[in-house]
Amino acid sequence: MSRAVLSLGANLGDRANALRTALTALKDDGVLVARSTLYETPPWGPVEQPPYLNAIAVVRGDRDAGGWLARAQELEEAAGRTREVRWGARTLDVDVVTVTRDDGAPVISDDPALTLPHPRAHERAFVLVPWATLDPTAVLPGRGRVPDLVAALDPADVAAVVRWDHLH
Ligand SMILES: Nc1ncnc2c1ncn2[C@@H]1O[C@H](COP(=O)(O)OP(=O)(O)OP(=O)(O)O)[C@@H](O)[C@H]1O
Ligand SMILES: Nc1nc2c(c(=O)[nH]1)N=C(CO)CN2
Repeated sequence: MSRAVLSLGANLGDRANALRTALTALKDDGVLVARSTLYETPPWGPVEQPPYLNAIAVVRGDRDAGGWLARAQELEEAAGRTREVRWGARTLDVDVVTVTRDDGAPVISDDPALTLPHPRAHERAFVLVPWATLDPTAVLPGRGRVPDLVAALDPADVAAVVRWDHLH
């Protein structure tokens, strides 16, 4: 058994449907512990593309880190994700942010096929803001407390992450 924090993002097609379908699938798996609301976020990175909807899911179940990545990739494929440009637009992207064993130890890996914690999570407002709101006690191993990482971001980047559900 382990616990994982997953980051879900979509910026093509029916974005909310893609996120809700993936979250429902995790619930149906019996692994969903908690999920954030949906947030609209400006695209991060060098590629010009439409805004994203993002969410965070906390899951716990009988999988190891590779098992969570495999499930994440199945969810992407179920949403019709095609492989395109790195950091480019997609119907659904599911990243594994952290994995924690039941004894509390974080899984640390520099394998390019599964790097943990996710090497760019600490600089992504679209990950940190929903995560800190969902779990103010969360820690990103090697980086610190998630609310402190939010406080270290550019305030304009934090303000640009906007709750979406209650607007729609
Ligand atoms: N923590 C991780 N979560 C998800 N995929 C990972 C992780 N670490 C490494 N990978 C690898 O990254 C590849 C996914 O690349 P992808 O094209 O989705 O990157 P991206 O989502 O554009 O960029 P980013 O990883 O910065 O979010 C996968 O094939 C996977 O093996
Ligand atoms: N706001 C936001 N920007 C991104 C996202 C994402 O999920 N949200 N995913 C990306 C894929 O690497 C690249 N940029």
